[in-house]
Amino acid sequence: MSDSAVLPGKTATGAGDKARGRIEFAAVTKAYGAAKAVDAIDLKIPASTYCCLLGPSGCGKTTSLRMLAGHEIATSGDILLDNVNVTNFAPARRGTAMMFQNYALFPHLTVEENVAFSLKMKRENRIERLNRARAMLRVVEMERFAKRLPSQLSGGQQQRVALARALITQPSALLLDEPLSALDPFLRLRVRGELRKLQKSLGISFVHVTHSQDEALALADLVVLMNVGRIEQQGTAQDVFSRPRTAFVARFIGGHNVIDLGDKAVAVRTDRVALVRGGEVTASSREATVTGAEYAGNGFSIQLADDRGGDLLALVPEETFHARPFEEGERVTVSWAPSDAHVLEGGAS
Ligand SMILES: Nc1ncnc2c1ncn2[C@@H]1O[C@H](COP(=O)(O)OP(=O)(O)OP(=O)(O)O)[C@@H](O)[C@H]1O
Repeated sequence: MSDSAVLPGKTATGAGDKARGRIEFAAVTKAYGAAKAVDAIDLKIPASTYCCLLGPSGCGKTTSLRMLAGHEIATSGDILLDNVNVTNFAPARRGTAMMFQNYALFPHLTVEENVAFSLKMKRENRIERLNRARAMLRVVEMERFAKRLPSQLSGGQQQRVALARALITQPSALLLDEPLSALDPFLRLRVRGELRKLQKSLGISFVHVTHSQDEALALADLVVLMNVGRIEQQGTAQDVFSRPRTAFVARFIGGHNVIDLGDKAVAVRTDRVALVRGGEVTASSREATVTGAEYAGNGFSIQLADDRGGDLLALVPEETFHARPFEEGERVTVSWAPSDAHVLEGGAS
């Protein structure tokens, strides 16, 4: 996709001028009967931010996105976009655009007609709307497919058209619900990089719902991890990964052991624990039995049953493993540097 995209119709005179998409959720709740799908969330997303809403199924990600889009109305609280309270605005008046999981292209319309569709609804004349659609297709590098029908495109190409169709309304925030889930793993990586570049060059905010930790860590300036309708932790990808606030975050983000030390629980990254045969047991180590070993691409993942009833994982470099593989049933000492043990709020559960 184009590296220096400017939304057609907008002139970018400098990063400061074009940065749009400051979003705020202030004590926003969505209740369905007695159940709260979203429970009093507070969230500030700075302008021109790539934000990923992450979390397990049913945690309230999509409901939050739909409230931002105006497809659901908040039960209480306020939603602001670029300092305007849009809580009760109709979707078309908010300055947001939504790209759906299945792209939802009209099968009987050509690519350019799909992209121009919302302008037709606004009664812009045909020449003007097709010109703008062409310009938008140029941004996503799909101009040469303008006359095709969606059925004549690959999944990745359909996705670009859906992006162009969403962006033609010149939103301050683009909302994406699981945008990569229909793509094969190779294309997913490519499109992921392209989304990120597009967001940076447009200077608007993207809010992207996913349940993939990898996707969120790779893409987001701001990761928002939700759990049962609440925000469990928010921060940069590095923050959330290296300093998980709770055991839930450490487990969900992956790559960590949650170790119950009695008076407190700590998270220790799986690549920061060492395995030794016959080592000494200290406050920062556990005796354990190897229960399995799997090749993990960046090393071997050794599964362990610790003597106090917990499960542990250790990521061991390939050379170390090959020099003397850990066998199932083998007794080892698992140790970590106290500085790598990150204390968790609320214990191990
Ligand atoms: N229209 C509705 N009526 C009643 N309950 C709903 C409605 N929409 C969502 N919910 C409930 O609200 C909770 C949050 O749903 P939501 O779709 O926001 O979750 P999610 O995190 O996006 O999950 P997933 O990853 O599975 O899409 C769920 O328990 C869901 O069953």
